[in-house]
Amino acid sequence: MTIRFVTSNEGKVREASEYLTEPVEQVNYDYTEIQSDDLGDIAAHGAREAFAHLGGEAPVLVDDAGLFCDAFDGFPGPYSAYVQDTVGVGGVRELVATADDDRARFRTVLAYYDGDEVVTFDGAVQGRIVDPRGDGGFGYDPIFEHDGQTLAEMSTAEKNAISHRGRALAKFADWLAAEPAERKGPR
Ligand SMILES: O=c1nc[nH]c2c1ncn2[C@H]1C[C@H](O)[C@@H](COP(=O)(O)OP(=O)(O)OP(=O)(O)O)O1
Repeated sequence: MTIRFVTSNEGKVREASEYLTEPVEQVNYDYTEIQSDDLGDIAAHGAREAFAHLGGEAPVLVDDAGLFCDAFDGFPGPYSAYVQDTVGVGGVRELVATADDDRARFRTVLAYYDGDEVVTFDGAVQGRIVDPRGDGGFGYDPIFEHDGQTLAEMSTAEKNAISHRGRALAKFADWLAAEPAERKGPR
């Protein structure tokens, strides 16, 4: 069955479409992002609300992601979209350059809901905040370096192989492939 990926972010859809065998359709619906430190809570709440609002039978998928900088105890974390829109990716790079710790981690939680129960899948990748390099990807990809390459210097497949979203998609794909009776959540 087609999975309705509820997001305004085409980059997320590109990565999910490349990973999953099921067809993925992008649906633009601005679900409420609840205020929480927990990406899983935000994504699960969004998936329930989107499914109820959109109607129909097809399952929905919501992805809530964030960049967590060690120097600032995880900032911007769940507020990464707001921070990208305000201080910008360059602003985050400058901010981290003022600290003596450039380590960061990208995290994402996928929430899948088919009207039965919400199931969540998380993924994380470790990296460093660097001066921007590369034209691929989206968002913070140019300033997030993993193993010597920024995420923006990688192809979609290369990014999926190591990224937060790729790891979450791998868990999700395994779960989807399992017999429904064996499915259990959350992950
Ligand atoms: O793989 C990624 N590589 C680089 N940057 C990324 C990635 N994944 C999310 N991002 C950015 C986009 C946004 O600034 C924030 C997450 O915000 P987040 O609310 O999850 O996404 P969003 O507002 O772009 O789209 P939507 O909520 O419609 O799915 O981190």
